[in-house]
Amino acid sequence: MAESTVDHSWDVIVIGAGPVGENAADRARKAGLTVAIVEKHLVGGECSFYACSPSKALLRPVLVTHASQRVQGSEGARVDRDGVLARRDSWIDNLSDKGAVGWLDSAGIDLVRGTARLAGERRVEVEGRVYEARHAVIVATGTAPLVPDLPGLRDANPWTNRDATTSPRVPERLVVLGGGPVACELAVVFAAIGSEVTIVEQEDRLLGRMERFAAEAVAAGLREQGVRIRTGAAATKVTRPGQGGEVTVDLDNGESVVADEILVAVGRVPNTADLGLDSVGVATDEKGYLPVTERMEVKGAVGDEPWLYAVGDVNGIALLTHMGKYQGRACGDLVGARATGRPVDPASMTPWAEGLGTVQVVWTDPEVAATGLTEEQARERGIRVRVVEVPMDSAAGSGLQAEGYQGRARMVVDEDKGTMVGATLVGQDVAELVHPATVAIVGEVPLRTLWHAVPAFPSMSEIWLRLLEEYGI
Ligand SMILES: Cc1cc2nc3c(=O)[nH]c(=O)nc-3n(C[C@H](O)[C@H](O)[C@H](O)COP(=O)(O)OP(=O)(O)OC[C@H]3O[C@@H](n4cnc5c(N)ncnc54)[C@H](O)[C@@H]3O)c2cc1C
Ligand SMILES: NC(=O)c1ccc[n+]([C@@H]2O[C@H](COP(=O)([O-])OP(=O)(O)OC[C@H]3O[C@@H](n4cnc5c(N)ncnc54)[C@H](O)[C@@H]3O)[C@@H](O)[C@H]2O)c1
Repeated sequence: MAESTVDHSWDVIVIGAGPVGENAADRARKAGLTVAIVEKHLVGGECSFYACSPSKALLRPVLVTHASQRVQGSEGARVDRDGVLARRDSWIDNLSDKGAVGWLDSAGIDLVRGTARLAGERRVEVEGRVYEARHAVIVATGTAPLVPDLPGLRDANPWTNRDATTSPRVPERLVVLGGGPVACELAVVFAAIGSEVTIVEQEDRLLGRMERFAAEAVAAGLREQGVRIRTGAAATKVTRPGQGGEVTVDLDNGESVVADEILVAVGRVPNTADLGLDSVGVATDEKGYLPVTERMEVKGAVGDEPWLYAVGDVNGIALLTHMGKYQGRACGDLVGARATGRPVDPASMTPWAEGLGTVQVVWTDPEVAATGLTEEQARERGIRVRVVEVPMDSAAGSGLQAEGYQGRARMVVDEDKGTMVGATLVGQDVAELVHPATVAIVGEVPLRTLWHAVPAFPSMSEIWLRLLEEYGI
């Protein structure tokens, strides 16, 4: 493409202003490069407006109410439906991205509004204008909800995460397709604010990527909260005769579920269609994700030097904000170093810790906080594994946190190295307990050294001491 056709040039162009694109852009800018970020909808992305932030804003009042009801002397808290929805509206700023745009401005990152496509090496086209990236293009376009090809489903105009996290309406009966984190978290919310919720999951369990005992505890909690769970049941047909009217989901076991709204939460599809990948010689994998090297360089891109990168959900490595942001930071630093001729430091400019497994918290009641590898993943990697488990109430702090505290902690140990490679905690308020385990895993801290990291009494952190004692230290 001739230089004269270029409308503007920056050192770096980031496509997609979700949390991951923002982080990559920020690090490249901090390296002294000029940076533009292209966004077709809201700066802040799916995470800020339709996913992490609204779902957690909705969940917090519910979880804190449940928690207070478990503490003698503080009974009487109740969920205020309108207050819950108002808190959500405030967190998503009524779908205004003014705050995030202000941040881009303060960070010195230029915003280009519109839908971007690649248009050859180092070229990005946005609504008919062609821009040049002198050094790098970073794709951070994220994912969209997957709506499967189920007879009648699309015609039923189902809710996706976008509707469920922004709706001012609370359906009387809600059927949720899928039993992953989206389904479980939103089931907690809607059950608490007045819906009769049914989850339909085709596998024999919820939360398929987590330890089975954790999924079972979440299922038991959901049932206690009034949620009906149909596992091992695949939907075969959806019928909704009137727009917005009653919806019926037929299952392959002959049963059917009738509801007033249907939420589809069966996973994601990457936003890579119509991204102009042909123009740069790139093919996606069979699910549509962008294949990348360990340095987030898109495989197969034309050109002699690396210039095209993909970070966050769109590369399919880990569909989690924090893991994507980690990739984004490393990628922004790498692009900055390469562009300015500074040495490339693999220890900080490669997101190598992903290889140790991801950390994830699911904010159900009970919560699940997991880091590193599950027992199964560790065995699959050929690690000589020992699994240690203790009840959460073996830490005195748990009993003080809630009367009759229920929960379980599991540590997965690499017996050859004498280090922790994974941990899963299930129980109320475990989300903030998991980070020390991530530090121990990433730092490969020997269990014998961890024994000297003394947890305060009577905190729930003593669970780490109980696990080490159970191991035999
Ligand atoms: C209901 C729900 C709850 C979740 N909760 C959590 C949680 O608690 N913790 C967690 O870690 N993860 C959570 N996730 C996952 C998390 O939302 C994603 O991992 C995260 O949003 C990925 O960030 P991203 O920047 O890669 O993509 P996104 O947030 O999807 O942002 C991509 C951006 O790119 C823009 N874009 C796309 N194509 C183009 C184009 N061609 N041109 C210009 N712009 C474009 C989009 O408009 C969007 O703004 C949740 C997901 C869901 C659905
Ligand atoms: N707290 C968090 O960290 C958090 C919260 C929400 C979402 N997320 C992330 O967002 C991503 C998307 O989450 P998700 O829950 O949509 O997807 P998921 O892939 O994690 O789970 C989808 C579930 O739907 C089931 N399923 C698939 N097709 C089905 C069908 N036709 N009928 C019934 N069940 C079906 C699958 O077996 C699976 O259990 C995940 O990677 C998740 O980790 C994270």
